[in-house]
Amino acid sequence: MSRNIKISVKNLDLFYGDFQALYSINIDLYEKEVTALIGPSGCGKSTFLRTLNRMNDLVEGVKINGEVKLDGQDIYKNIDVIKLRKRVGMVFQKPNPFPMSIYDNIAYGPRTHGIRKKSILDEIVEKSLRGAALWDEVKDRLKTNALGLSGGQQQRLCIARALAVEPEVLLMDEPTSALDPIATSRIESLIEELKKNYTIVIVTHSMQQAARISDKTAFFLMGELIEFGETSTIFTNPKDKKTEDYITGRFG
Ligand SMILES: Nc1ncnc2c1ncn2[C@@H]1O[C@H](COP(=O)(O)OP(=O)(O)OP(=O)(O)O)[C@@H](O)[C@H]1O
Repeated sequence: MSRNIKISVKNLDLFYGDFQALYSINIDLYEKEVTALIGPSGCGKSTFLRTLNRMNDLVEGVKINGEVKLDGQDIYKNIDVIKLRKRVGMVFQKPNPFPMSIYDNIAYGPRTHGIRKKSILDEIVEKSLRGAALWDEVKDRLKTNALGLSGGQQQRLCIARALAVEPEVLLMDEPTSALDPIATSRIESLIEELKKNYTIVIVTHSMQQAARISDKTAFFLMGELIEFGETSTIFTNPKDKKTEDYITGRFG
């Protein structure tokens, strides 16, 4: 099936001060697909992920050249970063619920965007928790502190929190690396489900995970995008020797 390009990246360089972390990255990310970013530690996966909703802007001394377009609009030019982050949500490696109730965690974003009416917030909370496959487990304890949830539940809560502001793209930075295999498998099924409605970009250290859940895979090495394509091709018939060495476990 041919899909639309959701995010288009052209000649993207990123510098932390004098250190260049990304070299001329060119990649198109397609709507309602899961794109996995793989590569050895320090190759720039997280850095690249964070360029997609301008999270690197928060780091001092960062310089970016090139272009990142979301639905054709350059996100580094004349754009409201708050609105951008509403459209491009993020889930981090370590679940990071706010120290408040489950309900308030989810309602936080919508409230920030001006929604005050309780009936609407109730609806958003339920819809988001259902979307993150957590509703049934927490519906009777919405007013209890989110920090009392298990790690896997906390991560689904963070996904629900991201969904609550109705994003179009979800960025996930190793979302299962702090979770046990059962919780990991639940998040993976959830990602399968979420891609029906969202464009997903996920950093993962697990090649098995990339192979299981992604449509496309991008292999990074020392700040360069070495190869990008259909996940099945990358894992069975990579074009570049370096990709082959990595996926067969010869380095990294
Ligand atoms: N805030 C920062 N300031 C300076 N250098 C940084 C910063 N963040 C990352 N780097 C450097 O940029 C390079 C890429 O880091 P990044 O975290 O993007 O890699 P990664 O592939 O996600 O690694 P990992 O898999 O270990 O998380 C590394 O050399 C790292 O040390």
